Amino acid sequence: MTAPETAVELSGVDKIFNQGRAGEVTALTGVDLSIARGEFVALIGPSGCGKSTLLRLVADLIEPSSGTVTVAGKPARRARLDQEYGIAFQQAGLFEWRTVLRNVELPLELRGHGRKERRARAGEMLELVGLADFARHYPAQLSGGMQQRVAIARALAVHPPLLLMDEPFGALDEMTRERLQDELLRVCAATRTSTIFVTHSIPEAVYLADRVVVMSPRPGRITGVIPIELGERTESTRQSPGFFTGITKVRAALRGTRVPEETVGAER
Ligand SMILES: Nc1ncnc2c1ncn2[C@@H]1O[C@H](COP(=O)(O)OP(=O)(O)OP(=O)(O)O)[C@@H](O)[C@H]1O
Repeated sequence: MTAPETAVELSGVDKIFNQGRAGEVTALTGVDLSIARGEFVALIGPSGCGKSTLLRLVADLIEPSSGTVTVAGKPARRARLDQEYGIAFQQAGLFEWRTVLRNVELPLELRGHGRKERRARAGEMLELVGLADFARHYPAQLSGGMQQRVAIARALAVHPPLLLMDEPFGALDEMTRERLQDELLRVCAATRTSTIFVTHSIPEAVYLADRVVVMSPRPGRITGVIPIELGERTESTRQSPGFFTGITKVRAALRGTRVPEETVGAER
């Protein structure tokens, strides 16, 4: 069976917390978003605009109040049961008493994979994020950036078609963050993973994404979608005119200024 070309589809999605009760909050309203297989989408917007809520809906950690969420062509619930996605959040969330290798093995263990296969797959993932030499270490022996890489390796260990990331690099210094951005892009390209990546950083969104989805709060909704066509990211990408144009456009969209239609990076 071939995998569906659409990785994620949100259609007419509203999310109201505490509906009909005190403290009712409309976290999301009228959200339509379609993400293609292998596409990298960054979600950006001010605090409280519903970015995490959107991610949690896709992960089926919460249910929409109305509308539908489809992942890999199936209802979000089915996709969760089939482990169609991996999750990495700001806190790496590693188990301190397990070695790095055994942390990465965990989702495979939960899926019932045999020991030999788990070892091989986890080793391969650690290789991918450049941590093969740290397999026997414990999380406390690693830096914050290394722990994040372990979390990414763990999220990718089941070879999920979709990766959900909520500010995974938020707590890291700028240099580590830029290195991990490159590693993430390399890993996603190598594994053809689709990604939804929540960030507060405009340059990070522009550098990583094929499309930047801009959201605004009260009620949370999508107010702009900016395609980024910077081609393969290299050393010079962060200094390129297209990169700065992208940043300007995302900033304008966040401020609610109208964004010209043409694609970022296409002008030269
Ligand atoms: N479990 C919940 N119960 C009630 N309200 C909630 C719940 N989760 C989120 N909200 C509300 O929904 C809105 C969107 O929250 P969400 O965490 O999705 O925003 P966000 O864009 O991710 O914010 P941040 O950038 O600060 O992480 C906020 O007003 C928040 O208070």
